[in-house]
Amino acid sequence: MDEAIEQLLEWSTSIGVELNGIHPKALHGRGIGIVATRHLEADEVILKVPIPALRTLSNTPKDIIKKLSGASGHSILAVSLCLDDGTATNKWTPVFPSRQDIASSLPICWPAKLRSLLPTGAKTLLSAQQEKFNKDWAIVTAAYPELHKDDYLYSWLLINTRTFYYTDRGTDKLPREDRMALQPVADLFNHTPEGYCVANFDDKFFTFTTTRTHQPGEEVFIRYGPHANDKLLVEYGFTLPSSVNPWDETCLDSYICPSMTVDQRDRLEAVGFWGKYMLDSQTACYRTYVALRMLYLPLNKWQDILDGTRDEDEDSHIIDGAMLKILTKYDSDITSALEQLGQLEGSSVGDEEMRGILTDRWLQIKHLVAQGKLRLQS
Ligand SMILES: C[S@@+](CC[C@H](N)C(=O)[O-])C[C@H]1O[C@@H](n2cnc3c(N)ncnc32)[C@H](O)[C@@H]1O
Repeated sequence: MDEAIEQLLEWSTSIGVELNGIHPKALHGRGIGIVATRHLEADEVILKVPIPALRTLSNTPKDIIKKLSGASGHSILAVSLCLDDGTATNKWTPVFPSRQDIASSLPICWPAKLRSLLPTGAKTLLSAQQEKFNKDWAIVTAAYPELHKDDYLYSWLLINTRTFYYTDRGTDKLPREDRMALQPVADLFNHTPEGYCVANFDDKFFTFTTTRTHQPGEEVFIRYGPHANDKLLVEYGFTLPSSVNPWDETCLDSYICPSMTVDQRDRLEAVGFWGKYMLDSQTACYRTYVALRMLYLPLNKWQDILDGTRDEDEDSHIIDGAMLKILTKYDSDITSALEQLGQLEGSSVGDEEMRGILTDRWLQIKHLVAQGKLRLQS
């Protein structure tokens, strides 16, 4: 890998990429990342990538764009990567994660049994991702019947996990999600929720700047977004310990929605409070409380609290009791999911990495639920 990194740097320097006080390095459990090679101050520009070095829709071969008329920007970049004979990227792609890395880490590639053991929030994200992929693939396979689905999926996932939001005159009319760009070296930054470098672009460069000091050897991160672990898992193939990810949360829909009558659901939908009931490390969201009040209070009280004419604390003992029951049931379901995963240990269902990632995710959720229960019991 060291040789591939050196070749990437030699090539990227030749096309104008400037590194300042940083170097890519293979890191345990995180593929390649970027580390400081000296003390870095806050507000230092550590990487500049010239705009022509980016792979965007604007410099994708026109014949591909023409053949894929109506396809998403994501799928056009993926096809272009798939069809690349290496002339543009032969110094770049050797540092990409292997097919095996991608297949082990991203749930879309996991066997159905493991996907069925994902938490609800991750399942919802995964089915949206699968739908997006299927839609893209239908257009791509019609235009390029010779492409293999597995090759395309690999490229599609590389684009999904490695691109930056970027817009220029060629893409500024496109929907936001189509304004994607792959950029060498910058695609090696790993994600952290806090203490990250910021990325900006103008018409000449993509520029990465520190926001705090770094010691020599310390990893330098960017932030992919304020993402909970279900999102990081489905879109990027990793999760962070609960203590490190303040954005983590878990979805309570499967414990609340099925108990609603059609009328209750209609009423919640009418006020925009149907579904997306989330629990984070501090509290359950406001939506959750609106839904629980619908389930456990008379309708007039529910309406009064919503209108602000009744103090919500008056009924908090009922709602807290209901919440505790939900979290207790969730906790026992987590234990059973972990037991099922334990029984798969050493089996041929998926590989150790997949099962490990999934186990970690359930343990993080167990922690969120335990914190929630503790708050209610104290
Ligand atoms: C933009 S790439 C970053 C470079 C990547 N590590 C590599 O080797 O090419 C995004 C991928 O890096 C990995 N990654 C990013 N941040 C991570 C983190 N904090 N912990 C573990 N893996 C991370 C995930 O596999 C993710 O899909």
